[in-house]
Amino acid sequence: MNKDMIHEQGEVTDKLREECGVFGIYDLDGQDVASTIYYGLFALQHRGQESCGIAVSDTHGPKGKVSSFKGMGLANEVFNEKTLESLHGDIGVGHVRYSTAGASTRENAQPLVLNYIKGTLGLAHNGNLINALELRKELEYGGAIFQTTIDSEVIAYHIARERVKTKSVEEAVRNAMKKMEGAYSLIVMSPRKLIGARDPYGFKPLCIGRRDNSYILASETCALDTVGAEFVRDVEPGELVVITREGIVSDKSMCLPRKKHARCIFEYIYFARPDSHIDGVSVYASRIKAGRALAKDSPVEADLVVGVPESGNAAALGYSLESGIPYGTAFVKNSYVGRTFIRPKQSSRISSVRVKLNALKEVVAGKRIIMIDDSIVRGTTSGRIVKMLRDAGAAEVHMRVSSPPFLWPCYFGTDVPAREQLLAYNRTVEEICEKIGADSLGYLEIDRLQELTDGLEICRGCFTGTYPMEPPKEDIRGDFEL
Ligand SMILES: O=P(O)(O)OC[C@H]1O[C@H](OP(=O)(O)OP(=O)(O)O)[C@H](O)[C@@H]1O
Ligand SMILES: NC(=O)CC[C@H](N)C(=O)O
Ligand SMILES: [Mg+2]
Repeated sequence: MNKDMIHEQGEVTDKLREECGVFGIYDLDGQDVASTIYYGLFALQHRGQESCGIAVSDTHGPKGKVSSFKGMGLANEVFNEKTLESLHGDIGVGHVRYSTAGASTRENAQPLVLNYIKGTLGLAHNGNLINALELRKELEYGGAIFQTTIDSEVIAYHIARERVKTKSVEEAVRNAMKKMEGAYSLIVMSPRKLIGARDPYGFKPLCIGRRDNSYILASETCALDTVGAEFVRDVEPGELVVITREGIVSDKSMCLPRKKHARCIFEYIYFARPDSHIDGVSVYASRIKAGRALAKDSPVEADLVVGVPESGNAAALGYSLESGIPYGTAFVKNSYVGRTFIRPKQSSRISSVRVKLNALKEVVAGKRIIMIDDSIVRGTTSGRIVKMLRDAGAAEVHMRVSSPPFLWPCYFGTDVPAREQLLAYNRTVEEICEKIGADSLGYLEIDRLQELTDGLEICRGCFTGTYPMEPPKEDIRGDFEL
């Protein structure tokens, strides 16, 4: 089901635009890896809260013996000590999911585990294929039976099919990659190998880490820090790395390089944790830069700069540093609002935003406030917190947004609501300002985006409507209906 349909009209939606997170590890000393994967997923939880899972393989045991466990919810809701202890294996892969293709159900949770000619295959995918429907139809007309409705199974199936013809699983992954269009950062586990692959545009992040005699693949470097691993390097766009008992290998002839890349700019603006580095760029530093640029392009006289927790905070600090206006904390966030958060009914006097955030009256009363958030999507958050600041006694509320207006759908892994639901769609900045009830409103200039990533090539399709590849004509977000 499209998520838009399950959001109550007019109510704030909890976590609108997440990603998926992937984590894989091979312990060459033969130790069990499930608990490390669990902590890796815990560090990547911000990327997806719908479901999660772990699959491990014992490289010393019978070939293809994979144990796995997955379920709906957060990592600490799905796993406990008993389940983790039951997962024996020195090689493994984990996933936290926010669905972009296929419903949010247990069957669609990842990693996917498939039995095929060479044993068992585990797969974790972050991203969205734009030609999954075509590929799937092609396979189904050839007799294939699918167990899930996600694009990721199409990838797994292609790898399995290619494997019949190739000498190694990495060749099969490479051949499957040639057929796939769109965004994918993948971790593939075969009984004795762990493979990391990134699409040639580099939409989604994937990095390599090392801890003693273990090699790790993870969506973000914050997960490496959490498990005590050191960062080795990022997997390059179009690259395929193979971890075996002999160590890690990246064979240039196996890669699918592209001259032009299209890294997702929203990773830097919102998705990733600020303590992560993606492709050599600090997420925190890019948010500070966004805030500084915003202060230059959209100055306003005020007494205090505040961020909207969580992801607006770093940009607010940047705005304050550039403008010289003091930085303060205006909101207290309840840290216990998780996925299981029950949204209050529209008729109730309890507001979702107030359950999550509360204003610090003693900080804001009588002040002219500049409130910074990283993005406005539907505008529900902004409208309500502008009011919250006014109710707490703010003299003026000026909203500044550290990204340009969100105007277009994303086909590469971000679940953006339909255009009509985007606050900026068909509205001028003045009209948006009026809608959210602020005294003034300013967005980051589109040309500033390139500065945020130190010149790395980016995809900014959600702001411009110009995509690095031809977007699909049909809706690719829901379940496959064949
Ligand atoms: O315009 P809206 O439709 O209200 O959506 C925009 C808000 O959603 C995101 O925050 P979110 O609450 O998802 O998470 P965060 O705590 O990580 O900032 C984003 O940072 C904005 O604050
Ligand atoms: N957000 C993601 O990366 C989702 C991966 C995959 N398309 C799924 O729906 O499960
Ligand atoms: Mg936010």
